[in-house]
Amino acid sequence: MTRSALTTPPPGAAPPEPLPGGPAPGSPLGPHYSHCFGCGPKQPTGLNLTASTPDGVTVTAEFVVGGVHQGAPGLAHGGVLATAMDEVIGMSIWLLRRPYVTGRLETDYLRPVSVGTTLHLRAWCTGVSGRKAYLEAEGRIGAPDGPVAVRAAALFIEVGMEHFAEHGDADAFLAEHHDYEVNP
Ligand SMILES: CCCCCCCCCCCCCCCC(=O)SCCNC(=O)CCNC(=O)[C@H](O)C(C)(C)COP(=O)(O)OP(=O)(O)OC[C@H]1O[C@@H](n2cnc3c(N)ncnc32)[C@H](O)[C@@H]1OP(=O)(O)O
Repeated sequence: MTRSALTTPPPGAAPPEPLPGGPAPGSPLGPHYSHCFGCGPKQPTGLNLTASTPDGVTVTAEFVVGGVHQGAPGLAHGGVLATAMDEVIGMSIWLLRRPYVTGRLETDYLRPVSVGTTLHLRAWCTGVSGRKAYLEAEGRIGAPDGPVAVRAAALFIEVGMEHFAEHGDADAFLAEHHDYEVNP
């Protein structure tokens, strides 16, 4: 794929190890926030992605493209597909249970995606260097080994809790994550 230098890990950036005590391989991942547009079950107009991790560092999910996701008639909107990429990538770095935000997201659209398609999504981290995490994702049509329709590469930046407290609603998140520790 056409990945830029900005989303390519520098030499020496190692992929993360599974977090001790983190989700067991094969276990489903709940939503990180019930109102999240990507994964929140209380977000009726969202993507409602449900995901699992096969190994503690990779995330897989299925996204059924519906009529509400159209751009051209009968075809998925590219921005919606980018959102799905952003979400599974965000889920994969959230496996580390440290707060990151998307800094840069690059997306390649390789095949049109029809309404009714089940996209099989997968995301993984290629390296962490300081506050920067380098991640990739892909969406395959119809099966985990189906043809690739969309690929993405991203740079996520680790932030402190003050990012959410200052700019968002940290209390709303913490209300659903009583076990979350700021400095575990
Ligand atoms: C209570 C809640 C708990 C936690 C809850 C977690 C929930 C788990 C979520 C999982 C699922 C979510 C999935 C969706 C994830 C989103 O959608 S996040 C929302 C979208 N993103 C945003 O809103 C981010 C907006 N941007 C910002 O806030 C700030 O620009 C940033 C990204 C924090 C960076 O600002 P900064 O902290 O001042 O850092 P800065 O010094 O500018 O940059 C640091 C380094 O990154 C580089 N960099 C920064 N931006 C870029 C860029 N765009 N391109 C290239 N390089 C960049 C800088 O060049 C710098 O590099 P070095 O000089 O160190 O080599």
